[in-house]
Amino acid sequence: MNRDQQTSETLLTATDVVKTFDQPADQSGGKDGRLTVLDLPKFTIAYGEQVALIGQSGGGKTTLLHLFAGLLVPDSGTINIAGIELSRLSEQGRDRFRAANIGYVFQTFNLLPAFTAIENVKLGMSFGQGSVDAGRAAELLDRVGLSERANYRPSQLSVGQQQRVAIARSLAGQPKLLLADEPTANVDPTSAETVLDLIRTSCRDEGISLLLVTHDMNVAQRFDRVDELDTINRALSAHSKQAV
Ligand SMILES: Nc1ncnc2c1ncn2[C@@H]1O[C@H](COP(=O)(O)OP(=O)(O)OP(=O)(O)O)[C@@H](O)[C@H]1O
Repeated sequence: MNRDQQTSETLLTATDVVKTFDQPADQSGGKDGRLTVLDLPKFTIAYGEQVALIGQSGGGKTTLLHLFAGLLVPDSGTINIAGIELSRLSEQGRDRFRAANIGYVFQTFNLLPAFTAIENVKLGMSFGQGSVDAGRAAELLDRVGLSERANYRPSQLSVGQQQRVAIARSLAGQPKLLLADEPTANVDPTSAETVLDLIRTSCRDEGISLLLVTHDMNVAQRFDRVDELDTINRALSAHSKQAV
């Protein structure tokens, strides 16, 4: 499949996805002590597409990424990624699916402190498809401009460098979809630019779809598609009505 064909086809389809959480009894606005955080009629991402997701704090953006990564399961509705219906998978099956198909970049990087940069990248590989490829790990570190820091531990790297290692790790398993949760929030403005460029260019070069959560309109406006969760999430209008 070439890239032109890929962009016209859908990688991810979420339909009628509802997610609720237990709430302390006195704070619950919903039924049975549960708060509906997400109620999403339809959400799709095409192969190769890059989407910025914006929305108010507490609006459910991280929850949505966790659902797409199979870290959480919806109360109802379906999430189909690359032809696989996530709700049909066991927890173990979702772990395997995530390792083979999903890359995740966290706001706080989540590198393992005892391991060097290159070892952190290789760990991303050992969870993904197939065996550890030392050559690819080195290539990925080179791509993010850190070949000379391969043997440094996270504590010996700057904050921006740590996020670049995390990006290399997220690409290590050759995912189909990269989920990035506020990846530029904890780095200085210059590093933020580098981090964003690296994520976008790497996804484009490797044919990876990207869903990136941000509060920063300077970041969002670089994307052709910007989705506002507050607009597409029916749960939020329900909260607003309850709050009146
Ligand atoms: N495990 C949980 N148990 C109970 N409530 C939860 C849980 N996880 C999230 N929530 C609630 O779900 C709502 C959405 O949280 P989420 O982290 O998805 O928001 P967000 O849009 O990513 O926010 P922010 O932009 O501030 O990071 C919040 O009101 C939060 O309190």
